[in-house]
This record gives sequence, structure tokens and C-alpha cells, in this order.
Amino acid sequence: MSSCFCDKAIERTADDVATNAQDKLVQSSDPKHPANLICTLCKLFYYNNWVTGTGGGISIKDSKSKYIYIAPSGVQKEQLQPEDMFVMDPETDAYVRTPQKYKPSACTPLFMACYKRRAAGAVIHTHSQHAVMCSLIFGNEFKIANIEQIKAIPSGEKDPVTGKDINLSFFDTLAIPIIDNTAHEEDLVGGLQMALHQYPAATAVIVRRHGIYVWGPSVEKAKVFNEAIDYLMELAVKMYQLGIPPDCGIGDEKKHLTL
Ligand SMILES: CSC[C@@H](O)[C@@H](O)C(=O)COP(=O)(O)O
Ligand SMILES: [Zn+2]
Repeated sequence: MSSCFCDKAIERTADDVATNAQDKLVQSSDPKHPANLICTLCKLFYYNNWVTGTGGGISIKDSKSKYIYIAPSGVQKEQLQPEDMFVMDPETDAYVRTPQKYKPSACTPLFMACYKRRAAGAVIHTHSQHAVMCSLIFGNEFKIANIEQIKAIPSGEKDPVTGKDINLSFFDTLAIPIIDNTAHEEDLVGGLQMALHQYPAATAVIVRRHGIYVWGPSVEKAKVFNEAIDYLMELAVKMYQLGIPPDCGIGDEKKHLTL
């Protein structure tokens, strides 16, 4: 009898130790810790209409532990708390932290494809209406040229001396693949992987009638790319409404303007 009680106590202690270790992964006073930053960015994105009605989300790879932080599924993203986060070890694809009351985000396989195939440091998924509008207007590719804001987006080239990413120039064209939506988020993986293969320089993929996935080597860069691309998609829709193709040459806009 007493040994049974002891066994249970030992089991409980082991469980408590494991739970405490898991909880430590999401407890930090550092606002830049992935568990805190996901909450902060989701709030910010909510007020941009990018992650409303539980849609969209963010995942961040911790630069020290290399663990991947992912928000749970079907929750109001602007109300997330650090303790709501799933944590995955990308070496084993196993969760090292699983909050009891939630399921992992349906976007997880897409986030993982970006981490594995693009060495991403963070992946942002939004249900931006500008992305949806571009996917309705354009075919399998969104292109925009000669707009100052494209200079925030990497060209895919690296500086041979510093090894740093070279961004697009004002005179370049930004091209982002558009893939078709599927009934279930996880079924998007095939289309996403195809687009990653066909567009080695791309830092985003638009999903028709759904939204956009944007990634970068760090969360700071992914945030900048997402903001710049969203600005460009919004502008492209306005240009299109005026009859101006977003990828038209400098000076050619007057030929197209329908005002
Ligand atoms: C409004 S439901 C949207 C989901 O199906 C999906 O597209 C999405 O972006 C979020 O999935 P989630 O599993 O809540 O992280
Ligand atoms: Zn979505």
C-alpha cells in the first residue's frame, strides 16, 4: 500500500518536472522571446485586419535553442498568451511543449516547409484582403515594378564580398507566385513546395481566395517583408482599378490610365 502511494508520488513528481521544463520554454521577461513576440505581433497584425476571426498566424524559430514556436489552432490570435504556444524541435519534428487544451495550428506543415526549404527564421500567414484581391485579379503570378517599396524585398542575389542579401532595385520587378487554395490548410503543402521550387528567390507565396505566407531569415525581416508586400499588393489593386498594369514600365502608365 505504502509503496503504491510512493510510486504515484514519484510519477507525479516526474510529471511536474516535465511540465515545469515545458513551461520554462514559454516563460521569459524578454519581449523578444518568441512566445512573447508572437503575442505582440498577432495583436499588431489583428489591427491591420491581417489575422481577424482566428485566421492567419505567426511562427518564430528561437535563434538560440532552434526550437520552433507555433500558436494554437482556432483561437482569437489577438488574445494569445505565451503559455498557449506549441514548441517543436525541428530536428525530430516532435513537440517539446503541447498545451493541453489546444490543437496545433493547421498552418504548421506550411510553416515547417518554409523553415526546411528556405532556412526561414520566422513565417507569417495573413488573411490580408489585399492578397485575396491580387489573387482574384492576377493569374499564377503577382508582378509589380518600378515602385520604391520593392527595395525592401530581397532579390535572391547575395553580395559576393559580404555574403549579405541584395534587395531588389527600383528598376526591378517583384514576382510572387499565386497558388490555388485547398479545402484544408495542410493540403496546401504540395502547391507551396512547388512554388518554392519554381521561385527560388521568392520570400512569399499568395494563396488564392485565402491570403499569403511570408517568411524571412529573422522575425524582424519577415515582418518588414510582410509589410512591404502588403503595401505593394494594396497599391497594385488600386493601379489595376485605374487600368494601370502594376508591372508597367516607367512613363507607360499614362497610356493605360482610364481616368
Ligand atoms: C478562419 S479559419 C482559418 C484557418 O482555416 C486557416 O486558414 C488559418 O489561417 C488559421 O489556422 P489555425 O489552425 O487557426 O492556426
Ligand atoms: Zn489561413
